[in-house]
Amino acid sequence: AYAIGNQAIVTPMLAQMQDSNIVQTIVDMAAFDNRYYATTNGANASNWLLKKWTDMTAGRSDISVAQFSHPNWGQKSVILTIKGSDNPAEVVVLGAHLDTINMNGTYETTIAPGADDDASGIASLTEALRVMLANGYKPRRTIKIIGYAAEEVGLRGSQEIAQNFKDNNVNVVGVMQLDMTNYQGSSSDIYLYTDYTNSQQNDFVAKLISTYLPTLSIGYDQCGYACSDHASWDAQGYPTSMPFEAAFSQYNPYIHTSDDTYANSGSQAAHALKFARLAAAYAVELGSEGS
Ligand SMILES: N[C@H](Cc1ccc(I)cc1)C(=O)NO
Ligand SMILES: [Zn+2]
Ligand SMILES: [Zn+2]
Repeated sequence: AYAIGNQAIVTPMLAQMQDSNIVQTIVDMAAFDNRYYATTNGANASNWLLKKWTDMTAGRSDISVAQFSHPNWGQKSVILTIKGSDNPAEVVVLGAHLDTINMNGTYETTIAPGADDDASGIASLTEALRVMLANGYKPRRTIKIIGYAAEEVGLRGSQEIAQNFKDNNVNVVGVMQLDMTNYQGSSSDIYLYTDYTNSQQNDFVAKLISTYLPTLSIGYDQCGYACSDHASWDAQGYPTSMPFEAAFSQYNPYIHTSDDTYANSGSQAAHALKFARLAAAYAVELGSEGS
């Protein structure tokens, strides 16, 4: 368990990853007035992500992309599935949320770009996906990449998905949540959160960083509450980790406002690239395990 032994696959992938691709995804998502769970823009943002991931994965018969409908609101979650080759019953989940919110209230045309919260997480995962595809990587376990709806209104999309997986006895061996990856508010590079997560998996994630991203420094912190979608999976007893952009007291001050823009993340994605690389290493190392 938690073996690191796929350097020949992972190391070249990490070298191919580019912040320019992450920038493009952030800018495209932030172009919606908002991505609120209950607006037309919010529903359209889900459809946009469905199309993006579908177009990227065309030609791979082992990959499917589908929306997960939530009965009580319009915005759908998006779930990409790479079916495992010989150990498909064991499932690795990587997630970020696609919705946004404005703290002053969010209506059809309210501006809530969510460049950092959480287009950065979707963009980091999308770049990890791109290099896995470019290298023709086929995992032994199933890998699911999820864009959650309705995180901002109580982790509601991930709660329904995690409950559904539990009800269907899905054997999720690990979950990584990326919520805010691009605002470098603190001195360390990656902060591993220790509440609502699994300490053994956190140790594995720290080892992935020291193995594959040895120049990066690691910090630890706590939210003190269920601060993102990993808590939905933790509540179902699945092991989770949440690598985060900064220490709790120093995260992006612009979130949940019209000022959560790419410019206010420093007009760069070098910070998000660290998380994209970590996500790729996590997906390949966990995904390559046989039964
Ligand atoms: N509450 C969270 C913001 C947030 C997420 C993680 C941490 I650590 C601190 C703060 C949110 O708005 N997620 O979308
Ligand atoms: Zn938020
Ligand atoms: Zn968020």
